[in-house]
Amino acid sequence: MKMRNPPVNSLSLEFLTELLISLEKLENDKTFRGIIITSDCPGIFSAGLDLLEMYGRDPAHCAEYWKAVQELWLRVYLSNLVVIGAINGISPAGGCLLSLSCDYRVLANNPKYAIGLNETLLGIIAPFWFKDVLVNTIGHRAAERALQLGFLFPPSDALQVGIVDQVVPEDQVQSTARSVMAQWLAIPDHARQLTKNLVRKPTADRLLQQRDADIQNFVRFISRDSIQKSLHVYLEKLKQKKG
Ligand SMILES: CCCCC/C=C\C/C=C\C/C=C/C(=O)SCCNC(=O)CCNC(=O)[C@H](O)C(C)(C)COP(=O)(O)OP(=O)(O)OC[C@H]1O[C@@H](n2cnc3c(N)ncnc32)[C@H](O)[C@@H]1OP(=O)(O)O
Repeated sequence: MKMRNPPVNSLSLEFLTELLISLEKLENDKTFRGIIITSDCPGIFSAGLDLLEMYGRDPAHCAEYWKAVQELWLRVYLSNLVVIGAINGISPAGGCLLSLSCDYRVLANNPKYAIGLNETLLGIIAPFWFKDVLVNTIGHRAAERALQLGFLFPPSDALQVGIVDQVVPEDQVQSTARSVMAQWLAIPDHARQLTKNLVRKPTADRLLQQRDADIQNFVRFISRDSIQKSLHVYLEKLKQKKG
């Protein structure tokens, strides 16, 4: 699955909906046993959640958006398919969550391709289920530092901390992802799927048990004047970077 939402594969409501529909189709087609998620935008896996879906929007829109974010995460995280991330670009915040929700992550060895939950740098916070997935992946201590400081790990650090499973030369990302897929597909589906569910269900259940409350918390938080100001400043910084 090649993500194509130029210029930066930001996860807008429309793009999330497209991804959800595509995933659902693949899940329902029994001829598919695995997917490799990668990007069609040069140098960018995904710029994460679309800031314009959270900035200057009314509460109803923010609630609809957050529901779609939850939905995509649950679908990828709990997918019965083998999901491999072929991460061929930078993947901050929501892009990192998407990567972390794969069963295996292969990152291209380019110092620009940083990965991490950088929410604090935007003046916002990573929701508890983003945090849970990071803690599950790199452990409590590494996650508490990474989250507070908004670390974006370059490939060598990403491998060391375990946020990705493999770092390979850029031209080998897709072929490596395909070899990894072959290894994973050698395992009988039912045994692998039940095991995946056993490991991941408690984390997903934490959100499933309070989805509506999570939406309300998000809407309340994102609608605060101080948070809207932080988003404004961050968006202005992105604009000014262009010069
Ligand atoms: C108590 C209860 C709490 C509940 C929880 C509450 C809140 C938390 C909520 C959400 C969590 C947030 C998750 C996220 O994912 S936030 C997004 C994080 N993403 C980033 O920080 C990346 C920002 N982008 C960049 O750093 C760069 O754009 C890039 C990806 C490195 C690419 O750089 P490049 O130089 O190639 O491109 P530009 O910077 O010029 O960008 C082109 C164009 O795209 C716009 N853009 C970039 N990123 C985003 C984005 N994430 N959303 C929307 N738009 C984006 C950028 O502004 C440019 O637009 P322009 O119009 O100027 O062309």
